[in-house]
Amino acid sequence: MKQDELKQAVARAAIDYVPQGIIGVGTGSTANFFIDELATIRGRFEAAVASSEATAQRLKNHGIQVLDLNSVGELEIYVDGADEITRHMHMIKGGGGALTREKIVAACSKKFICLADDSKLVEVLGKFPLPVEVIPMAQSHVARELVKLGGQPVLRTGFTTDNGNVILDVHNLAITNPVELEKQINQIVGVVTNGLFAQRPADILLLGTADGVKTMQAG
Ligand SMILES: O=C[C@H](O)[C@H](O)[C@H](O)COP(=O)(O)O
Repeated sequence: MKQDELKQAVARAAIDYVPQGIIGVGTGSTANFFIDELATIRGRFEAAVASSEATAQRLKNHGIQVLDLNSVGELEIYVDGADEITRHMHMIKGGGGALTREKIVAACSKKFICLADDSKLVEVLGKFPLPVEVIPMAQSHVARELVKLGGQPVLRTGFTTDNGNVILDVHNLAITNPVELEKQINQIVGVVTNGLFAQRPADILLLGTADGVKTMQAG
């Protein structure tokens, strides 16, 4: 099965989790499939909160109302993809550069439902370079600190986040303790946040495989 077909299958499966109220919606190609599925059930839920400008635009294009996070209470669910995910539901996210807003919307949601094709399921995180969102003037400082942690930071050239910042993609990190590393990187002055979602892992993983969609939880 092609990767896009797997993404579409998990996006369709996620519709079963959509509550009547307001949904947090992630960013990326898998989230886009989910948005397109949401469009088919418009009217069965109230509105959405978007984790990026791109997602907000796609939702609006489908006629789905997009609300400001500050105007709503806690969300029932947040649905998003990942670049890598482990059986413990720890993730690397931010391949599309939306990590900070994604982390914020996820933090405001009771349940994180991760959608992924089976190429994203890994034993240990870190083959995918870890995105770190950085205030532009702190770029060199943060890069030096990331080298001290054993990584090789590479500036994502020509890319600015929705928040006006830059991304350093950190290669070759040995991510043996994702919870600690997430905290450690976030303590570097100038870092907005990093793409490790370990302190707040996913609750449910809908994994697209050639044998169908598997539902997994932390274990
Ligand atoms: O910033 C982007 C997000 O974290 C995405 O959820 C992640 O990169 C996965 O994207 P895709 O579904 O396109 O593989």
